[in-house]
Amino acid sequence: MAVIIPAKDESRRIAATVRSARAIPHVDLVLVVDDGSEDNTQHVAREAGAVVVRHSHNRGKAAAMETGAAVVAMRDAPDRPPRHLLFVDGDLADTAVNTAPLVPPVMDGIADLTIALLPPQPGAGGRGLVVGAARRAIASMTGWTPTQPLSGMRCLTREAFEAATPLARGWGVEAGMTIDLLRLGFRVLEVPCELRHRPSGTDLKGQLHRAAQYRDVQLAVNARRARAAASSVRRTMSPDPQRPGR
Ligand SMILES: O=c1ccn([C@@H]2O[C@H](COP(=O)(O)OP(=O)(O)O)[C@@H](O)[C@H]2O)c(=O)[nH]1
Ligand SMILES: O=C(O)[C@@H](COP(=O)(O)O)O[C@H]1O[C@H](CO)[C@@H](O)[C@H](O)[C@H]1O
Repeated sequence: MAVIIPAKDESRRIAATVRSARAIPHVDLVLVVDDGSEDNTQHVAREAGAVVVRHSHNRGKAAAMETGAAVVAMRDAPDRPPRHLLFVDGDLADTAVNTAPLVPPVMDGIADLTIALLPPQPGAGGRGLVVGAARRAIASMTGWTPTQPLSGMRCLTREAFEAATPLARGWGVEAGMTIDLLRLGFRVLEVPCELRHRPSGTDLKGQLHRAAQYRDVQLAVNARRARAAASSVRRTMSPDPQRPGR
């Protein structure tokens, strides 16, 4: 099991997050992808015991996740099954170890993707607009209604990760991944985890973050709707000659 931590300017919390992640049972690699930080995230993460790679410029969370998965694949042993991947945000600090309940359902083959359900976060200023839009879009495209559609703490098999790539850009990554995997028949499970992250407040920074989340979720969903429509047109134009009655 590899933990992948996408991190942009997380120098205040990354050491605690890395140390805590290293304590998760079955984890033998903690990889931080420094996504073009302007602070010393990379050095602090390395000192805390992580393997660190770095984007020379900021490319967004989804790109950091793809880089992380590619680096883990390079470090997988050729004669052993590929590691499962556990994505953990860099701001969880000491609570990162509490993503541990995401691991057993994937290791035991009960789920292909597990998603953390977080308790209410003190100081969170969201009004549920982005969360609600993402939830409805996932429900309409898959028939499954997630409780926390934007939750970024996720554990999945290598096979599921490959099926979900290329990932939706930026903050659309979670909604896009859930839609893609469910539509391909992978099994998804939400698991409660006692996590604390740095919530977005009601200040300008928080509202700008939500606006970017909303934009990226809409882009991810629209691309998937377009793809689904195109494949249904293709099916209509070239019906399967083997189908009975034709
Ligand atoms: O361009 C970015 C922005 C964020 N992050 C990382 O992605 C994770 C989730 O970001 P954040 O906590 O700001 O978002 P939230 O989960 O609160 O929506 C954190 O580890 C960030 O450091 C990143 O790698 N690249
Ligand atoms: O920024 C926030 O407060 C929300 C998104 O804004 P809304 O509450 O939908 O207006 O998203 C955050 O909270 C979610 C849980 O409710 C988390 O799943 C998201 O990761 C987090 O960004």
